[in-house]
Amino acid sequence: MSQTVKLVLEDGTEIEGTSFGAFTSAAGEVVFSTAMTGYPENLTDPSFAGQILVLTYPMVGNYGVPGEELYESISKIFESDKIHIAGLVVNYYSEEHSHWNAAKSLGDWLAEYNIPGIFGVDTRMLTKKLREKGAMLGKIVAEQDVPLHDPNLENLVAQVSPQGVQHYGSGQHKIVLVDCGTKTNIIRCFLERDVELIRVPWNYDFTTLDYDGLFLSNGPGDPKMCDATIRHLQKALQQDKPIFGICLGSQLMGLAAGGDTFKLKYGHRSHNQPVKLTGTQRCYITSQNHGFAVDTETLPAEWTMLFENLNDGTCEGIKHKTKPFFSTQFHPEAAGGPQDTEFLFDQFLDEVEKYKAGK
Ligand SMILES: NC(=O)CC[C@H](N)C(=O)O
Repeated sequence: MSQTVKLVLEDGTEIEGTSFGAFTSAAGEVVFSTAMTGYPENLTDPSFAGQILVLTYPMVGNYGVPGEELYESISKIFESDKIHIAGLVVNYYSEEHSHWNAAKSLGDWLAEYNIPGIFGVDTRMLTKKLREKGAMLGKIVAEQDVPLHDPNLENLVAQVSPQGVQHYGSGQHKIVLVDCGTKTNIIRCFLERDVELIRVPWNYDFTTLDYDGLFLSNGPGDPKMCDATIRHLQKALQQDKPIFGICLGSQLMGLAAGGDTFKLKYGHRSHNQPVKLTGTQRCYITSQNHGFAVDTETLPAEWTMLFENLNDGTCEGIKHKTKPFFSTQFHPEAAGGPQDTEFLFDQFLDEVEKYKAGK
């Protein structure tokens, strides 16, 4: 039986559609992604916490959702252990799915986590609105109305970061991963290399640990909420041990360095964002999911922009001019999206090797 629900935006827009997933109401920030595939990865990416996700690809759900498999005690398939989006908005939902490793439908999967979906929405019209006016607060309303609320005013990182310290793998290089909501493919990327990984909570004082390199993960919300991480990072920046940050990790590096971050009008969420490596004409096509960026103008003199977004000129990564500290605003670990920049994990570990050789 199909049930009607509506999507309501803070500008007063109301769009009727049909419910799938959980028949319940939810509020959040409405953002869009133009990626054509990858909903199992996107929905479990902790960086989407608090957000109602609009997928512009018109037909969604036709390959279902894979079953869970584990790799070194983490998920082999998903980017975390649950769905993090607040709600899902699509044009056409394929109730019938077919794929060799599908275990369930997208609707059943959403329902399992009590997340509402709405389909039958003109997602092209909706996306144009979000591009013109910027990302907006909104809600999916089933029977009970709910108030609008801005997830960026909360410390979402504290909600998705783990409680304790975990160790993974064995290898030559001891890397501390500050988990502000890490995607599991970052862990997989490290474990495929010569690394022993120590995964710590966002507010853990990692400066007391013995390690060779520091990694700062992606994560949800406004980077300025991560005061404890920024404080610890400021101490690490005084030393010479290599540091690599991805997405939120890049923003935290910018803030700890003394720079500022700002909210983009509607963010970058897709699998085909072009970025240029500073000082070259080399362009990489990257996977992205962010709503904030580092303001390059505010960076102190010893820092510089490492990558630039070729669509809007915003900062896609920074680096220290003399120390082995660098970051990307995009996702070299992909999942989903292109894997063209995964070599950055090797470059980071090369820096770690150099640092250890010079010690
Ligand atoms: N994927 C991420 O790490 C996103 C970082 C931050 N929450 C943003 O939206 O910009």
